[in-house]
Amino acid sequence: MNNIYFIINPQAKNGYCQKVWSQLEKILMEQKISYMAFFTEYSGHAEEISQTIAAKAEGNRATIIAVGGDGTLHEVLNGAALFSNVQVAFIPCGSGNDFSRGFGIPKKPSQALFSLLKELDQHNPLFVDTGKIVTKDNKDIYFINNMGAGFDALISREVNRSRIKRLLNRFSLGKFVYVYFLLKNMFTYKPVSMDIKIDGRKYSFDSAWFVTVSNQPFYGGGMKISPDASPFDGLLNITVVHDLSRIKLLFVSITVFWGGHTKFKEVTALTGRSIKIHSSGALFAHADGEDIGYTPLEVSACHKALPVILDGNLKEEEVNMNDFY
Ligand SMILES: Nc1ncnc2c1ncn2[C@@H]1O[C@H](COP(=O)(O)OP(=O)(O)OP(=O)(O)O)[C@@H](O)[C@H]1O
Repeated sequence: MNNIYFIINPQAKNGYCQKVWSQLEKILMEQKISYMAFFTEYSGHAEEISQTIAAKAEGNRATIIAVGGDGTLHEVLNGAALFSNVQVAFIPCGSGNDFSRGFGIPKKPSQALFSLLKELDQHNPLFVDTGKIVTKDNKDIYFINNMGAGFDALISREVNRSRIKRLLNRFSLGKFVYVYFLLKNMFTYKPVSMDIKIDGRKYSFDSAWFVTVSNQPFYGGGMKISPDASPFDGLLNITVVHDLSRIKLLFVSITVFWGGHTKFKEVTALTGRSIKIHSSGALFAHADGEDIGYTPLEVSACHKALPVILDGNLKEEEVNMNDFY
């Protein structure tokens, strides 16, 4: 028995997701699909709902479909991460949607639903890697796209709290909100020294702007921060941006949209399975764009830990080819 549950964030992309759900409901009725739908009412609610569904399934197979942005999927993942009977899926209705870019999910929610229903019928889920963060207070947080600490986390924190995001979303320009906050903060942010231990080997940076740990290439609404990252290889891809003047940071930031930043000597790209991040002062940190507190943090790769309903024909090497999403 495979029970289907939708968890919908009606507020994603300024309420666009609520409208999308009305269209999806019609498709589900036409296709005579039986399901249950839950709407989130506050931040963190999707995680609670997902955990309750997973626990109540009592070992029976359950499919939890996140309908919203990357933040909703992040919460669904964190609620279900410890339940091996649960597979997850995603219908993108957020402002950034980096997960759907990196995993070849159709951009249009109705198409994503049709493709999902077909896959549910015809294929088994694909097992993808996730990342696990252990915070200073010993809390486990999972991510599917990426995590980061430093300047990028400050930006995602401000984006999450901003009204400008809502305004830009209204004109379908939501992804430019990151550019706005990058410009706003780049002249005042103070880079710090950072020690990063990767699989036992220590790397020190005197003046680091940020570190990002990626499971797939895209971040921040389509920037190709880690062009070589694959969610199937058991490795996490670490990008450290360091020793850059403010003006050069701006220049390098532009090149992130096509992955050109990796050619700069101030951008260090590494891979590993176990990563410890220490900084000279506590830095803001995010996971999948959601605030998670501060450094120090420990991060590890969980190889093929999460069953996800994806295009069964998706080739592992194709996940970062979705350039013109
Ligand atoms: N009913 C709600 N009211 C307010 N906030 C909510 C509600 N439900 C969920 N949230 C929070 O909204 C935040 C953003 O959600 P989500 O990421 O799904 O959408 P988005 O920001 O539009 O998309 P993206 O992350 O792709 O840019 C999350 O932190 C989530 O916890």
